[in-house]
Amino acid sequence: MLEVQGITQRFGGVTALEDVSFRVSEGAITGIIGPNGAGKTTLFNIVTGIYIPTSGMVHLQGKNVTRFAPERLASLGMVRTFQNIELFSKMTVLENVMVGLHTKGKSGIIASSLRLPWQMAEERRLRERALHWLEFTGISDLADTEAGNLPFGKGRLLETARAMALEPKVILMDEPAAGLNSRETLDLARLIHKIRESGVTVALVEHDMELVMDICDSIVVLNLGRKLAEGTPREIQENPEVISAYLGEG
Ligand SMILES: Nc1ncnc2c1ncn2[C@@H]1O[C@H](COP(=O)(O)OP(=O)(O)OP(=O)(O)O)[C@@H](O)[C@H]1O
Repeated sequence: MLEVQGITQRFGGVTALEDVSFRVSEGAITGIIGPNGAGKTTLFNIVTGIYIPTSGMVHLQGKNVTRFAPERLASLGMVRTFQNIELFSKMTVLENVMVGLHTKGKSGIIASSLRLPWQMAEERRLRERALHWLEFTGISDLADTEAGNLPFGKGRLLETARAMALEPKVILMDEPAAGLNSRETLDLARLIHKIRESGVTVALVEHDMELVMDICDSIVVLNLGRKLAEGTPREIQENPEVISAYLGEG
């Protein structure tokens, strides 16, 4: 589904990634882990079109998407969530999801404010779609709350709802558990399973090792810009090189 081949990324004299290759299989949950500075964020930014790599390629469903911008990747079915949640704080929870849907609908947000009958019908349709994704992520009771007033954990669910509303084939999540308490992390694990069950492939960069080991089918370990290991959670946990990379960290 998603294939990363021989990615190298240099920033001036710093080599953030060196010849990294791996695949994200369709229908799987893939985790990307590694000690601080391993290159996870850089890799994520390359895959999601924020950086163009120094060399190497990214293929999405067989198509070379290496130089594609994030919007173009989204239209091909690849969406992402951010480590620092990016919401419209003055809009309601429902409106935050609807804004994303407007780009998919017939009328733009300005045209729809004219409130012609067909536009109102479309508005209703978008509202229903948006509500569906709030229900999916378990925050429909907060539909009318201003996004800026949401507790952090709910904000993360809203961001996930907004990404899912684009009906992606693959969702990339940047440290989804960062800042969540243990209860919220459990809910997140359930939600990620639910996303996968709905037929969407999931890839995530994550520091929470318990979560990664619990939910991932496959794990890619980066260390000092190189791929150190790739395998099932069990294989990774038993890999001596992985153990020493993590022990060496502190
Ligand atoms: N824009 C940049 N300019 C220069 N160096 C960078 C840039 N971005 C990342 N680096 C360097 O690349 C290396 C990998 O950084 P990256 O942020 O990708 O690691 P990470 O695994 O995401 O780390 P963390 O877990 O701490 O977020 C580091 O040595 C970092 O200093």
